[in-house]
Amino acid sequence: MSANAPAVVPVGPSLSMYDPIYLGIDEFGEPVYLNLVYRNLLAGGEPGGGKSGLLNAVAAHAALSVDTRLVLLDGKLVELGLWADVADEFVGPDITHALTVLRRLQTVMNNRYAWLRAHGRRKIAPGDGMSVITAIIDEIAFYSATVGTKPEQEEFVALLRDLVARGRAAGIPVVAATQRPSFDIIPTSLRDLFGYRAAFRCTTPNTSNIVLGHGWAEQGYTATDIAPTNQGAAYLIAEGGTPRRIKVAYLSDTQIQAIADYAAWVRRPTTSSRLDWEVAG
Ligand SMILES: Nc1ncnc2c1ncn2[C@@H]1O[C@H](COP(=O)(O)OP(=O)(O)OP(=O)(O)O)[C@@H](O)[C@H]1O
Repeated sequence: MSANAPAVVPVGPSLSMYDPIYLGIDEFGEPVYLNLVYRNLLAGGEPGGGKSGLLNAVAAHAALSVDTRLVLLDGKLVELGLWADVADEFVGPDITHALTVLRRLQTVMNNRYAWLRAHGRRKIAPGDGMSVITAIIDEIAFYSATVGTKPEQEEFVALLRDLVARGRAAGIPVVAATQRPSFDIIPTSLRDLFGYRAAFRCTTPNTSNIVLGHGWAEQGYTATDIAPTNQGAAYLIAEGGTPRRIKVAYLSDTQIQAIADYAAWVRRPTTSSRLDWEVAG
């Protein structure tokens, strides 16, 4: 680069949220990928089973995808906290903040549907000039059943359900985890809106079924057979498919920090974007 070149670091091709997301391997050692953008992903299982590992794998891909904005809700602060600097919004244990952010997402979604309708289209596609907005929530029950008043929790559930139901075509996929896979937290009607579902170790066949879908345990696919020491192992089911045993590729804190730092650098405001802003302002 010459001394007079603009202060924009050329970077190699980055990822896109429209690319398959690498999750880990299956029981045959084959790589497992996920096409998340027009779907949603639900992860459920007992505490310590490795759900956050899965969420971090998706967050890493999203962080490295310059066509993607990240919205993170993390009641524990530490599960997704390392991505806070690359997220447009990072919500901690604050239901008021969570509701404000979900309402904004709903407005963006409604605007995108109005745009789609005006253009005679059914879903956002690459090249439309609209970022994918990846919303990641750890843990659903924290906002829907633990903090806040009953009306606030109900509004959270209603907003989440709307986002999961309508967000996909608008380029707003949702990834959500819960360590309480029960009918009150994940009613069937909500569960079925998630095109991908991952059951980490569960204590009963019933809780495994709540994540994967009714009847899978009876057919031999139950996350109760995952050993407690086999963290990161899960059954992953895709809409219309059969559960597949996977092991999530685990990112250590150091690796996440390195990826998040790189992603923050790639995403930093560049000279040209600063000028655009100055002209616009
Ligand atoms: N894919 C994996 N490979 C190896 N070890 C893993 C994997 N996933 C998780 N672990 C180990 O298990 C621990 C707990 O994992 P994690 O925090 O992801 O569980 P969790 O299901 O999100 O728990 P919680 O419900 O409490 O949030 C990690 O700190 C790590 O040591």
